[in-house]
Amino acid sequence: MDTLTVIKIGGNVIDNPAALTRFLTSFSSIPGAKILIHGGGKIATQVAEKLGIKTTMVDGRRITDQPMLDVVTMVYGGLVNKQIVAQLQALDVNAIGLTGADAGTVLAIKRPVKDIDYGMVGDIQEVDSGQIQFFLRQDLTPVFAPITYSTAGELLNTNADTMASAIAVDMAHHNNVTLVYCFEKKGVLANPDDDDSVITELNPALYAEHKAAGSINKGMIPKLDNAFKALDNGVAKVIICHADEVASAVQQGAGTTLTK
Ligand SMILES: Nc1ncnc2c1ncn2[C@@H]1O[C@H](COP(=O)(O)OP(=O)(O)O)[C@@H](O)[C@H]1O
Ligand SMILES: CC(=O)N[C@@H](CCC(=O)OP(=O)(O)O)C(=O)O
Repeated sequence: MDTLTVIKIGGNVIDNPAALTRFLTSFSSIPGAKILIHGGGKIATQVAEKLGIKTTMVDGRRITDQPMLDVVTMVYGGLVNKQIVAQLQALDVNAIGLTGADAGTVLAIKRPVKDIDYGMVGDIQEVDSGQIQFFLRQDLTPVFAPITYSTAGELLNTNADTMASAIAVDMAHHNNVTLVYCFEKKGVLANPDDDDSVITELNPALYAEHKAAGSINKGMIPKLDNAFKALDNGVAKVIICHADEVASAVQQGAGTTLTK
């Protein structure tokens, strides 16, 4: 099986042009086939505010009414995606920018209303890994924005961590997949106030302990839930690391590695 690196980059890095360029430079140096999934939640919130549209997040997920869907489609599928693709081209990576609607790569269903109506938020149903393989065989590097589509022809807003996990799991049918979540800290921290307290190996029991103690909280909880799900469903390796360290994390090891 060929190796494949699936990398997710988060909104705090994308929001910082110098940090984004450092990340993309490191990303471009990783040998072999790779896929990038980007977030951009912070920029979407800023653009929405400029347009007088209020942001509401519930459990780390954006309530997405039609005006907000227009904003996230423009910001993730347009601005952020194309800026990343252009920078990768300049770094000699032949990137192709995609949403999940493009080439039918990531199909979702509008999240059913239970206690909360999330609006136009998508839960992923199917990844067309054969189609993604086709891009990789053309030596293209797919760069996914966190937008999916439904059989009804809707665009849907989908959390980027979840999208990365779902793509990695489906690609694991064809490849030996390493999934890397990159953000602005050195890894999962034992003490969120101490940037050097990186947990080098995290298993589900240790995760549960830190969660109960409150030392793993907020956005790190859904990120780790997605990360462990990938590990349980065929992804060979999952790493959480600083965006600057992505190449060394993949090649030598850095940040936090998840274990079963
Ligand atoms: N133990 C922890 N170690 C590292 N980060 C943590 C921890 N607990 C909570 N966090 C928070 O989780 C955030 C990452 O989740 P999130 O904001 O969803 O990231 P991204 O947008 O990059 O995907 C970090 O910025 C940090 O504030
Ligand atoms: C449904 C939902 O919440 N979608 C996310 C998609 C972007 C994202 O996940 O961006 P980060 O990785 O930068 O947080 C949102 O709109 O915020």
